[in-house]
Amino acid sequence: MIEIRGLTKRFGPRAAVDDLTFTVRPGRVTGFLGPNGAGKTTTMRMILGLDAPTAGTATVDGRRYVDLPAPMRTMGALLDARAVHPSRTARSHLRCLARSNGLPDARVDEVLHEVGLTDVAGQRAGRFSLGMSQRLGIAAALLGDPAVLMFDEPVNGLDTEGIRWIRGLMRRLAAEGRTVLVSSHLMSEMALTADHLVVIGRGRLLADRPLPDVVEQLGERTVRVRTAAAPELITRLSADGVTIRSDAADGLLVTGLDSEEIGRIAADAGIVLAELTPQRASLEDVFVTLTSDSVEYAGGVS
Ligand SMILES: Nc1ncnc2c1ncn2[C@@H]1O[C@H](COP(=O)(O)OP(=O)(O)OP(=O)(O)O)[C@@H](O)[C@H]1O
Repeated sequence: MIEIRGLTKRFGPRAAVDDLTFTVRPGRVTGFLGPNGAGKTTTMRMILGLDAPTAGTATVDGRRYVDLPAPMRTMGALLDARAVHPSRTARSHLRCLARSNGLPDARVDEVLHEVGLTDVAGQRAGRFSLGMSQRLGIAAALLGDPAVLMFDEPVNGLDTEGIRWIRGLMRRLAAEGRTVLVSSHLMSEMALTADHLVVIGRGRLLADRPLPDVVEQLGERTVRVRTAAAPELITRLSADGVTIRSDAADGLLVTGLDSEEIGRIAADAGIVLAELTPQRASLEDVFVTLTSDSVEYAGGVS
């Protein structure tokens, strides 16, 4: 379990992470989402003790990472896949890590196999593609067989097969009962991988809830209605908190009333409806709505 309490990091006058509080629980994939510059990497660096918080705490299984007696056995992390000595082979890189953490050499071949790098284990890491480097970074994170795992944008640089593999790995690690925190700036990616979402913008917490609830509770609920008596229906539906727009195909998009209420109002007025369809906001729509005030640079969200 990872517990973040009032975590704050200032760089000069600016808060990169601003009073964040959330808990990452075992047995599920928690997506850590935010636009570029939202503070995800800074938060993860503080969890690992690489940056000191200005205020607040980040603990892993109740202790600060730096106070863990066997850190790699408790928590594995992938932050910067390129942070490997370029002239070391993949195997020697992992062996060094294993030895300095009191882990058996046999684990090295196991994790190389697990991430699909066995055939290139003798090659220099400096020659690896970004995708191969990501796999090596993940192998390092898995080395101590930790119950807590944290990955910063792990699908960056991976091809379609690699992305699918990462998704499967995250799901499996969570199914084994581990705590999995994975960051991304892509809602579409998280929609396929995460069970739970922690969304931040400009360092602040915007949402912390199960993935389906994010759409259910935050998605603007719109109902599409078509009728030959549109002007009359608009008059009947108009009320405080109700918005009605026309769409390109002769329909009306109504927010603020659910389909049952609209159907009842239309029936009471004797208005025949040709269509009455609840519209689901996509996860991407919800993400844009959530973070629209907190995007650091306009156009920076992809
Ligand atoms: N060492 C530093 N010195 C000054 N500012 C920093 C430093 N590290 C991060 N920042 C700033 O803190 C903010 C948050 O950055 P961070 O890298 O944590 O965001 P992020 O959500 O991980 O974004 P990205 O997806 O682009 O990596 C940004 O405005 C960034 O410029």
